[in-house]
Amino acid sequence: MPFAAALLDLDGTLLDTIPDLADASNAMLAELGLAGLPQEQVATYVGKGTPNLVARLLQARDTAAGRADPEARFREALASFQRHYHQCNGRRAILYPGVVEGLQAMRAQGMKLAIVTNKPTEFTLPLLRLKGLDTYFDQIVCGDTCAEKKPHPMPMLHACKLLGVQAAQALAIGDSLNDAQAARAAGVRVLAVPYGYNEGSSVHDLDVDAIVTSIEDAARWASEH
Ligand SMILES: O=C(O)COP(=O)(O)O
Ligand SMILES: [Mg+2]
Repeated sequence: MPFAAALLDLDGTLLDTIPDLADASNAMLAELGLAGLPQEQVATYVGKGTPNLVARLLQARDTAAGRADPEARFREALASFQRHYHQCNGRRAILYPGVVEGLQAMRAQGMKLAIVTNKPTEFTLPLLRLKGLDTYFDQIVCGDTCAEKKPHPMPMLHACKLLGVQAAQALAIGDSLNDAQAARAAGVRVLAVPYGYNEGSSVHDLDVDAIVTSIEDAARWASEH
């Protein structure tokens, strides 16, 4: 039976968002009086959502022992990151090659399309609009849509329900262990792209059905399975 739907990850799969995420990260660190981090290091902290990214940035830089109120420090850092990311979100982000072709091909194959991202809604919707991707998707599930984020299966299952398809008829496409684990736990088949951010690990170690070179290649794989 052909796939009825594709569940697409956003950061590291459709868009290279690291330049903007690194700019916002370093603006936040500077505001807190902390040294910046190279883009490649920030990339290894992306994948489990914005609060997790901020917590890892603080862990890397905010070593002041015995800080009186670490919770207040975290809230300050998160608010600063959010303010800066709203300013630079989409400014330097670029579409990976084959994304538009792949989305068009999947639509032409009759597949429904959903975004399943850990990025919060407040950043996801303007980013999709800015990059001209908003018209391709029937549903958008963000990091704050469900009670749990990927690697929990809940966002994948929620997307299937919104699309009106069974998990077994859906195909997830992502760049990280968060996508692979969420899909496996949801009973959704899953492809990985090798060009994204897998928290610093190789995609070749992921439990996925195949590694594809692009979204266009994923559309081809879907039409053949
Ligand atoms: O916001 C993140 O941490 C990652 O987002 P993604 O799920 O689209 O890769
Ligand atoms: Mg990703």
